[in-house]
Amino acid sequence: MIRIRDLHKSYHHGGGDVHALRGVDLDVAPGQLTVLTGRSGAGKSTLLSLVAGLRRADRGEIEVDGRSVTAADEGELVALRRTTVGVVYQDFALLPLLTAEENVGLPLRITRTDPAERDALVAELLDRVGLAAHAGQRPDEMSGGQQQRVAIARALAIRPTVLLADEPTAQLDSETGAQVMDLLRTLVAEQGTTAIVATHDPAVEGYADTVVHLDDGTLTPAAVAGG
Ligand SMILES: Nc1ncnc2c1ncn2[C@@H]1O[C@H](COP(=O)(O)OP(=O)(O)OP(=O)(O)O)[C@@H](O)[C@H]1O
Repeated sequence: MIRIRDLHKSYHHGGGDVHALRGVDLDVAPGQLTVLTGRSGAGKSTLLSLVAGLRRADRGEIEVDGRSVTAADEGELVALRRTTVGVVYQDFALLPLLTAEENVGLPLRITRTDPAERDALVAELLDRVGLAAHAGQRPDEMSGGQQQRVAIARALAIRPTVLLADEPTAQLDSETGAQVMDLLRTLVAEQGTTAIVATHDPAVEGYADTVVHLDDGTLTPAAVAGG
């Protein structure tokens, strides 16, 4: 569950301020995928980074599974990212020298998960994203779509209750993007994950339970998709 109330965030640089978010309210329920649309610079990445606790809000509240992100101290934010919130990025953000299975297993090394349990979970996740046969390959030996599926498996390794994806299809052709969104939608429904996907790709809206539109720092409901 994600609950956002009256969220504000400004950036100060050069001669002026950029008021990226001006009072955003949003609720996303477990098992629901919300697609966040808006032009480049509308504040989509800013909103996701605040939910993930990677940046601090100026004002307002964010709760994830009933726990306050906005009131959390740095240690609690680290714990949040290690146990609760999984993030998928547009450029995949895989470590280039590690194989697919090593990339997926990395969050579980950080949390010192028992190695046997880790290996079993990594194998299960790679199988789930259709990459069991590619476990030993490095990112530069895989296609963009395969790399994004590795990144999704890595985000899911901590068994997150919240999944945030920032332009997950931006580097992919339309068919591969559709496969990645199909996979994300299925995983969200199966696992009861609370998901926000930021995109400027209209095709992604078809995978949403709810579409919201960010413009000039405020959020408006855009449409309810059928899929
Ligand atoms: N670290 C920063 N310092 C200063 N300004 C920033 C910073 N990050 C973002 N901004 C500004 O805040 C606004 C919102 O940016 P943000 O990246 O959240 O938008 P976005 O909707 O994700 O855009 P895109 O689709 O291009 O990624 C923009 O005007 C941007 O220039």
